[in-house]
Amino acid sequence: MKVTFKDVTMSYDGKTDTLKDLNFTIPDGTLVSLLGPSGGGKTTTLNLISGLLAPTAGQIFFGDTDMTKKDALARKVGMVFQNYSLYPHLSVLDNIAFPLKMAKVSKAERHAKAKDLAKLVHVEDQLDKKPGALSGGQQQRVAIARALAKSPSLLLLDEPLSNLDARLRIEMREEIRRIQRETGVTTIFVTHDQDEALHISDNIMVLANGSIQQFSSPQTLYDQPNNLFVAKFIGEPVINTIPAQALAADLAGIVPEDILKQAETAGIRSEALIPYDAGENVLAKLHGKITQSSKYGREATANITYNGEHLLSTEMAGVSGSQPELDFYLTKSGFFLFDQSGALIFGGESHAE
Ligand SMILES: Nc1ncnc2c1ncn2[C@@H]1O[C@H](COP(=O)(O)OP(=O)(O)OP(=O)(O)O)[C@@H](O)[C@H]1O
Repeated sequence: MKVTFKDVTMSYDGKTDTLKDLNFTIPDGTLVSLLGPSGGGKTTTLNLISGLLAPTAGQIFFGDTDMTKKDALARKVGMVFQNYSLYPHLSVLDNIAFPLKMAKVSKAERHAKAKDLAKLVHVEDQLDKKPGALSGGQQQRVAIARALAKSPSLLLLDEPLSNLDARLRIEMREEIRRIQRETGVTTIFVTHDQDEALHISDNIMVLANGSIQQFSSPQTLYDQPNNLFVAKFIGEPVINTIPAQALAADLAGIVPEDILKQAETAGIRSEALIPYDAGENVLAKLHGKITQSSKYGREATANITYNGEHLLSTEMAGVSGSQPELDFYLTKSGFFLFDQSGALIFGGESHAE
């Protein structure tokens, strides 16, 4: 089911807007993550979609139908929370079948459906157990199956993996992706973990300070951040940010003068600083000093001092030898200039053409 927000504003106290003029469309059949720092408005947005909250202003559509005044029941959404909220005294089978029991579906029919869903989420061999006898990952699978029992219009997941350990989180995020693909149900997933969002989503909505910073594919968020906030929020290691002024001499004649004048901050991804001239993809030659480099397994980093600024490169560990001063190169991809307001004014899209 397609979801559209039209000029949606939400205020809890009638004074401050937790969400301001949200406009977006989540296409039918996609998996979208709501990603952002704590307090950014992710859960509020999810609760507006589910109908647990009503907006202060604006409209919410499911498909072409205005659902703004419809309650949670009428919206027929399936929800999964981080604490699973399974019924401890019911078996796995009865947990999954519970929403169908409430809907007065016959026992034979609801058990058949619950068994199908148990298969989908791979807990078909646990049907008689109580939730307490399951691992965290298995409990989350049961919670997902239960949320899917009534063939919901949408599947909403609020930080569903945050109670799981690191390995299980990775396994379960792949599982959620698989289940979403197999069922085709439009799924909205709240997380504050960028890695999770980047791996699982068709599109990511970055929410901060009550507004959408960017809503695009994971690759676009990384390659073409709209603003400094997104550039800093997405990517590991965190993007280098230095005053644009530090690069002014090296970029003169390369970046248009008016853009250089407006530029306040330069963003440089750690892989955009390389030790060799890569031809076409090189924007400028720089000169600096490697102050430290380290390598652990696949992780290699070099700390560089450049015009009094510190930069981190993942491409230059081990190239300094006995001459730490060296020329190195700044690539076009992974280099951005932002103005005083943080808006992107150079890089990203302009290089993609
Ligand atoms: N019931 C409420 N009453 C008043 N203010 C609230 C309520 N729920 C959330 N807020 C405020 O709304 C803002 C957004 O909260 P929300 O829970 O949507 O953010 P979030 O991005 O989901 O954060 P987190 O990752 O910490 O869950 C916060 O400033 C929060 O304090």
